[in-house]
Amino acid sequence: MDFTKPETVFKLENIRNELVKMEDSIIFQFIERSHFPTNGNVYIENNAKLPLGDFDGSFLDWALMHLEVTESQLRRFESPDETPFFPDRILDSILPSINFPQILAPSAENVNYNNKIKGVYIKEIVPLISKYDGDDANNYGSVAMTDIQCLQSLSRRIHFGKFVAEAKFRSDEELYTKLIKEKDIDSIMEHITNSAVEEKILQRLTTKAEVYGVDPTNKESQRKITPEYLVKIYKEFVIPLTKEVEVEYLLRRLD
Ligand SMILES: O=C(O)C(=O)C[C@]1(C(=O)O)C=C[C@@H](O)C=C1
Repeated sequence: MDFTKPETVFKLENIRNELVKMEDSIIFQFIERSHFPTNGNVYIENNAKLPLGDFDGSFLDWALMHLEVTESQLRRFESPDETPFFPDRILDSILPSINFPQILAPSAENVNYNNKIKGVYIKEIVPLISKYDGDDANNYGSVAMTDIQCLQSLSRRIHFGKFVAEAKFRSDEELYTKLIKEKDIDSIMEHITNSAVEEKILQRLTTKAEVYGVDPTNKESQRKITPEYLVKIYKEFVIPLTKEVEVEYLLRRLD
């Protein structure tokens, strides 16, 4: 898949292959996060234990915002598959623009689920993947950095729903145009859903977690990520959020 060649992007098969590759990044980033406790202090906004001058937010927000400012100057958010958590704070790139062809509808950049993704990650995912529920002040920086890796991978995966939705729209423009004009959210959701594909993803994740989640030379060692939790995270959060992105993108597709 090459964003400078739109014809490679609109093939559902290519998009699904990218989603499969992203599973590995997400699993390995979860494994990195599993070395640390929950460290709730990192997520508390304006936390007296972690003073950040006049910054309004959590330590994680502060680190993520500063990283995004730097990454924006390195052209990260010009790529159509990257969505910033702080769209109001990012800067122009120092590198010359690549001028990607217009692949998605112009309203695509307004579909930004990152606040929701961050909320779900902190509340639902961190407790499942952390080593234990507790605090380790010596690792606040490491935790924030691994959280950022997890969040950026989840964000890319979930916002890939825009490409899936565009491919599906192009495969049956007449049907989707009708449903979009009628704002028939339930029918759009029904048409973008492919339960067999979802089932296959969950089965593959079970196998991957069984293999990647434990030291292969010591099967008795502690599991870093369990199939049960990985499947739960995909089934309850990752896939439903991807579908929400698909529906919202389609609702704005004709704007
Ligand atoms: O592959 C698709 O068709 C998608 O829409 C992506 C996805 C997913 O999140 O993985 C979402 C909805 C479908 O039911 C199946 C899978």
